[in-house]
This record gives sequence, structure tokens and C-alpha cells, in this order.
Amino acid sequence: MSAPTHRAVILGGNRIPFARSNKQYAKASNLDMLTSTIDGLVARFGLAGETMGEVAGGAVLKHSKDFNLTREAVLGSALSPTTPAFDIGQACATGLETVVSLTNKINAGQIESGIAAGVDSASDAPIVVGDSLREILLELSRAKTLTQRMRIAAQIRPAYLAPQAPSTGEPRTGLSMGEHQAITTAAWGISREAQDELALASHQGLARAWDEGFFDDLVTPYLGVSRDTNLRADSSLESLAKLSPVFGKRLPEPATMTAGNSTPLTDGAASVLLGSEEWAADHGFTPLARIVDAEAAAVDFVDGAEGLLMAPAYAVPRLLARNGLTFEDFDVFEIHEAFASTVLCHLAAWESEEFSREKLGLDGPFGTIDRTKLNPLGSSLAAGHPFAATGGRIIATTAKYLKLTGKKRSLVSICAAGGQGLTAIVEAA
Ligand SMILES: CC(=O)SCCNC(=O)CCNC(=O)[C@H](O)C(C)(C)COP(=O)(O)OP(=O)(O)OC[C@H]1O[C@@H](n2cnc3c(N)ncnc32)[C@H](O)[C@@H]1OP(=O)(O)O
Repeated sequence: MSAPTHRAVILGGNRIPFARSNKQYAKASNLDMLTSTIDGLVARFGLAGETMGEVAGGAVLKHSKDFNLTREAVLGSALSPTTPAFDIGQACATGLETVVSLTNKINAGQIESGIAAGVDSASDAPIVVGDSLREILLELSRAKTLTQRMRIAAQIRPAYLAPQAPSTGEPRTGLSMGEHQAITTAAWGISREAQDELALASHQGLARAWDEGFFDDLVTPYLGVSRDTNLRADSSLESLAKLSPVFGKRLPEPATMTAGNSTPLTDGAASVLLGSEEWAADHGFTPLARIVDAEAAAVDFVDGAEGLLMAPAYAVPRLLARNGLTFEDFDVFEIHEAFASTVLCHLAAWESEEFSREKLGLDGPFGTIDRTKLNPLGSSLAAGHPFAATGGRIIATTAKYLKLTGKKRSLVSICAAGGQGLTAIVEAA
């Protein structure tokens, strides 16, 4: 018998249809949705009762009680309770980070199988109280007598009761993701028309994929929802052009970002099954693809020197250089559409002689992506973006796409809050 190679392969995925926040899944918790997507995957692959190597998951918006949300999901799932699980936090790149983490563990021989997952619910976002009330409540929980409790409770002032609403604001700048991106969009001169065209292509690609049954073995209906609810199959440039700008109204340049060319706040969960080649063969599973390499980057956005969501513009060139590849070597580009303009800014950076020379240290432009290969099955603008679930959606989609079409290589790129980005090369197995 030959020595185990521990080469990790992607075997399939499962997600629930993504839904716009505060609608169909308004009463579902992160735990409900994460458990459901894992159970759907377990059912599809007949893994009930099995002890998996490890399950990695995460959510960007977590309640403080969710100190190991993924472990709780495993305990509530059909997997054996002896399956270990852990949470990862990498903002919008969390889902991809779980895939990379488990791939590395399998490749290292630490585990033979795993489920990478992610979930987010803007409907079930945690509400936090201010520091003044929090300190009083903590003191109250330590009080031993009624007199102590009454003395401490008397310190509470009506103003302390105002909750701190969750937001997509960057802690260091106070600006929302959309406001940051509006600045970057203007800096790169991305037009409203180009953003709307990308948004339309996303809806058309996703609608086509749904109609062709592509998601039949990747999505399990949930709470009466059987398709991504943000998808507008009848979207048009005319309807997109009518939408009013939502971000960047205070910028000197005309605001160009709208609800149509920005991802909506979304609820959803996604999961990916990974295993070593040996584990897959033992279970009779057909490998779809594998993660060949991954690269993270971070940018200094706080002083405005770089756009908040521009880290992939740096990660991708490093990743490709390390693997001796250029854009011509890829059949598919899966670039997370945080906003249409985010993708367009990345493309513009790679095509820019100035950016490539000054920021990437190259002799000329890094390269141009063949737009017919960009997000062929739509992406986050159409599907929605439940933050930590997006990576799993993209990996499962592109792995199946490679297998189905006989194509060889996909580039996955996800920007994240905090000025970070995570990218990966996926190859057909
Ligand atoms: C790393 C990262 O990923 S960063 C990204 C993180 N994510 C975010 O920051 C979320 C960004 N998105 C948002 O904050 C919100 O979705 C916003 C501000 C863009 C829009 O919010 P809302 O105004 O509540 O959106 P809403 O769903 O009501 O849409 C506004 C209008 O646009 C319309 N609309 C939205 N999309 C489309 C479309 N594709 N085509 C036509 N009309 C559309 C809606 O029907 C609605 O019309 P109505 O007012 O007549 O009902």
C-alpha cells in the first residue's frame, strides 16, 4: 500500500437559499441556519452518525453566548457528537478561511475529513448595551445581597438604556463599508454604468444557473425558501439606472453606488465537504477540486492611503507569482462582489501601469481578466452576502463548475473588513 498523500479535495457543498435580511429568516438564529446547512450536507453525503476530523465555521455577527457556535451546531446536527469543531473569524473572508484551514490540516495529515462552514444573519444581529450600563450590570451580577443590588441598580440612568445598534462601520474610521468603497470608487473613476452592468451580469448569471438546475445538489430549501430571494431574474440596466445613490453623497464627485450595485444585507449559511483523497475513496465520493494555494493581504486604509477593500489587489499578484501563473492560466475568476465597484477597482488596479509599478513593484500592468470568465454563475450582488457564508458558497460553486465543465483552474478572491483580503487557487481534481 502506498503512503497516504493527505491531499485534501473538495467533495461538495450545501447551503440554504440566501434571503434578504428581516424577511423569511428573521426568526432564525445563526445556530439554526448553521446547523441546517451542516445537516443538509450530512444528509446528502450519508454522513449521519459519523465522527468527522473537524468542523470549522464562523459568523461575523455573533452573540456573546456563541463562544463556539460551530461546536454547538455540530452538537445539534446529525454528526456524531465526538466530532470536534471550532470557530474562525476573518470578517467576510471567514468562509474561505475555514476551507483553507481545514485543507491545510488535511494536507498536514492532522485530520482526514472536515466540514468548512459559515453563517450570518443581519436579522439576528446582536444588540450591545453601552459601557456604562454594561459595567453596572456586571457589578449587579456579582452583588450578594438585596441592599447591594438596589444600590447598584439605582445608578442606572435612562440614557444608559439606549442600545448600540450593529453596523457595518469600520471601528477605526467610523465609516461604513459602503462609504469607504464610495471613496475608492471615486478615486478609481469607476462609472455608474460599469457598476450597473456588472450587477446585471451577476443577476443574469445566477438566474441562468438556477434555471439550469446547477444548484440542485448544492442548495437545500429552508423555511419555505427554495431560491435566493435577492435574485432578480428580470433585472435590467433601465431599472438599475433609476435607483438613487446610497453611499458617497457627501463626496465631491457624483455618487454612483446604489442598492442595485451593492450587496444587500443578507441571511444565510453555507458549508463545504473536504476530505483527503484516501478518505474520499473509502467513502465512494468523487473529488471535484482542490485548493492549491492561498494568500492573504492587508492594506493600510486608516489614513486613507489605500482603499478599505483593496487588499485582494495585492494578494492575487503575490499568489500567482508564487505559483508561476498569470491570468491567462485561469478558466474562471470568482471575485466576491461586496459592491460592483469593488470588483471593478480590483480589475482597474491590475490593469493600471502606475499601480502595478508603484504598489506591486512590477515593470508594467499586472494583467487583464477576460470578463467572460468573471463570476459566470453570478456572485454576491445577485445571491446576497451573508458575510461568513459567502466563502463556502463560492468554493462549492466553483468546485462544481470546474467538474461540470471540464475546466481546470479557478481564482477565488474575497475582500474583507479591516482592510484585508483572502485569495485562493482552486484546481479541478
Ligand atoms: C467585504 C464586504 O463584503 S463589504 C460589504 C458588506 N455589506 C454591506 O456593507 C451591505 C451594504 N448594503 C446596504 O447597506 C444596503 O443594502 C443598502 C444601503 C445598499 C440598500 O439598503 P436599502 O435602501 O434598505 O435597500 P432596499 O432593499 O430597500 O432597496 C432600495 C430600492 O432599490 C431597489 N432595488 C434593489 N436592488 C435592485 C435591483 N437589482 N434592480 C432594481 N431595483 C433594485 C429595491 O426594490 C428598493 O426599491 P423600493 O424602494 O422601490 O422598494
